[in-house]
Amino acid sequence: MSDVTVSLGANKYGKAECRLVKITRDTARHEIEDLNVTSQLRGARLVDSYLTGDNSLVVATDTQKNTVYAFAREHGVGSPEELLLRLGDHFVSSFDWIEGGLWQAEQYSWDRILLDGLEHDHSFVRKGQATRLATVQKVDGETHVTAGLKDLVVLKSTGSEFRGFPRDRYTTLIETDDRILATSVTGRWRYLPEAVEAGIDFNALYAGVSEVFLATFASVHSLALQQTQWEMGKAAIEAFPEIAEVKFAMPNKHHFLVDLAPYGLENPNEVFYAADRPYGLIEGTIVRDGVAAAPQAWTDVPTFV
Ligand SMILES: O=c1[nH]c(=O)c2[nH]c(=O)[nH]c2[nH]1
Repeated sequence: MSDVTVSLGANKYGKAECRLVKITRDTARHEIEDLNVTSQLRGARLVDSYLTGDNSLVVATDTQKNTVYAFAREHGVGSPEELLLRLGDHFVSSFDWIEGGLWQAEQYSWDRILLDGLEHDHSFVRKGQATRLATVQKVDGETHVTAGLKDLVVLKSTGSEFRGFPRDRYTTLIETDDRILATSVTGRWRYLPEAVEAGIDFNALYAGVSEVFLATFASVHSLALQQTQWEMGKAAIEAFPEIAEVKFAMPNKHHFLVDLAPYGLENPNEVFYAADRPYGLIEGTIVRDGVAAAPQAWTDVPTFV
């Protein structure tokens, strides 16, 4: 007989990636909300579903999925954060053994197709810009809301340098005072619990933070992607009192100047090779001074740092 013993560690379960498209069609001018929603539940008493296959407390993942669609019909979406808060409250209040969970959403944006210069009522084209992110975390009786974005691809063709780094026998990188800076921003920010309690216009905040990120990227003269990232997070926290902290992951999408000398040509920062890998990976958290840290808000949230 083996004397090895094992026990069950952290767990949660639910339905991942419920693709939800909600059309609001009260008038001829339709509205579209396009989301990818994941619902997962936690609770100490769920342990038996893992250990013995006792399903008596398992709110089926199929039920969780159905609830997502039913809630879209019954309550609308409004914002991904509000949808997730409704789902979280529902599961925790309807089933007394469900202690918490993690609800996540991505939202894809659409523009109206222009027809003869006019916005079409019910034909849309997917926006190439960022995917919106939202999470609601319920843990230990507390509710945490984060918002964010991913795949916000930005580039500046000047106004970026990288100099002054240490050199050793393996360093070949040439210092530059004029390079391309490009990245695909993943950023998530946590709302102060008291601001969530008081009521947040999540859609307005999302638009505002996205705008601040872009404006800061454009206006800051970059000494390194690290410094640009810091300035972006700092600007968002300064602009919006609802935000407690911002986390970023930014790949440095390197653009290497192509040597055109073999063809008898100069290359005054005009022709670049856009490498896809390897890439620098710059991650950081920017925190408002004086706010309580909330590591639980980030449990199992797929990010970084
Ligand atoms: O903005 C940058 N940060 C770095 O840390 C780094 N390292 C590197 O090789 N290039 C760059 N660029």
